[in-house]
Amino acid sequence: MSRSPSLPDRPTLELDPEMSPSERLDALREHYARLVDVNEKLTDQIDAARAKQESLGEDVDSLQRENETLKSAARYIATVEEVTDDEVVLKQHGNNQEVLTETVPRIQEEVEAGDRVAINDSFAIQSVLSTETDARAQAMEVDASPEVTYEDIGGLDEQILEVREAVEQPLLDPEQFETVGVEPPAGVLLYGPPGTGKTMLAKAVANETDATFIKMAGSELVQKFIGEGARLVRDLFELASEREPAVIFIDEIDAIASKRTDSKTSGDAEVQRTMMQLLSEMDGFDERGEIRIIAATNRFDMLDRAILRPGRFDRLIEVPVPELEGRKRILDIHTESMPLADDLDLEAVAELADGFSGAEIASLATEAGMFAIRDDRTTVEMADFEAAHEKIDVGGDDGSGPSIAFQ
Ligand SMILES: Nc1ncnc2c1ncn2[C@@H]1O[C@H](COP(=O)(O)OP(=O)(O)OP(=O)(O)O)[C@@H](O)[C@H]1O
Repeated sequence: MSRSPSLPDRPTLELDPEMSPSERLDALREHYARLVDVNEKLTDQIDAARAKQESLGEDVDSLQRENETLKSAARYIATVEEVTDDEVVLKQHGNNQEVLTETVPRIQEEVEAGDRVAINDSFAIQSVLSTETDARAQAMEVDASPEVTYEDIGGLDEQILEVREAVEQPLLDPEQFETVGVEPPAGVLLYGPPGTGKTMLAKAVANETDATFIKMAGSELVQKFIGEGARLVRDLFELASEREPAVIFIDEIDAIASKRTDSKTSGDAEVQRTMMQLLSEMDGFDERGEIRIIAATNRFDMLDRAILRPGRFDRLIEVPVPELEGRKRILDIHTESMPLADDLDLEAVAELADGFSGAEIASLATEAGMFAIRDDRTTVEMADFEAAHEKIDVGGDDGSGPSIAFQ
């Protein structure tokens, strides 16, 4: 910055008492001339300062306007690919376009490759996204201590045993597997119709092993977070290793691991990349420590067999719609806190619920309760369950139950 010119000294008047009147007059005239000179200089300086102030004021206005525009302008999300001395390579989400952009030093120090940032129309980085606003946070459900227990799950005793063996044991007692010299299953795949308790099983095992439950839905990866699937899968495993012991639960895995189709659309390529990332994460799994992976699907027939190879999802557990005994148990669980009429026969309700999934039995109980409330009663009767059954009607007109084909 240029320094402002120094102020002229104030002239001093020195009058000698010995001076004659004419000498005094001359001295006074000289002093007056010096004062006029200083005054002129100061006036010039004031004018210059005013002009400068005006020009600075214009700069401030223009910066303020720019700031407002930056704040209100549309912002896009991009991922930092590379950071050089004064430039950053960005990849925009959505169109995957790569751009090279200059940054101010403050941002330059803040960003590193892999960060997600908000950019404006001119690709200038506005801010670095925090984890909260990050898609990573939106794409994953993280539960440090899920509340579901095995006792909350009805009709799946065999499946619970298998899950305990394949997921719980390796987490709680990895040495046992080493001593016996067997590899625990790398991943467990739960398959069966919707609402049969697959998510509950994964949550219960996380609860039992004091592990963090981290869920990601395959369908969201391909529908909501387009262009980010592979990265989010990488983030998923990274987060799990930060939080171990952890149970990773990938719901609707068919969305990212379905059989290859012939079409070569960019959407397919993106899904392929996401699946390849998942496979490579699983293949490098040995060093990962206390992390177990569970996936779920209700489209087993659609799955790409590559994910079922040894070292990947190599333990398959079928979770079917419950049989009569299971339905009875699920009804017990979901009516536990309901005041039931003395003569209500839950066995008969379980028979009525033929073809119902666990989720449908849960809503059958809730609906029956609603009918009792509507009727201003405090106990739930058989007629309520019958009315609820009619309302839910899972199988459509023919009453044949959900018609999903399984292998
Ligand atoms: N076996 C079961 N025992 C008790 N409740 C169950 C059972 N299965 C399902 N439910 C009830 O249904 C709800 C949904 O179940 P869950 O999310 O585990 O099903 P899912 O198989 O993961 O379904 P989806 O395939 O649709 O993700 C549970 O919160 C629970 O209330």
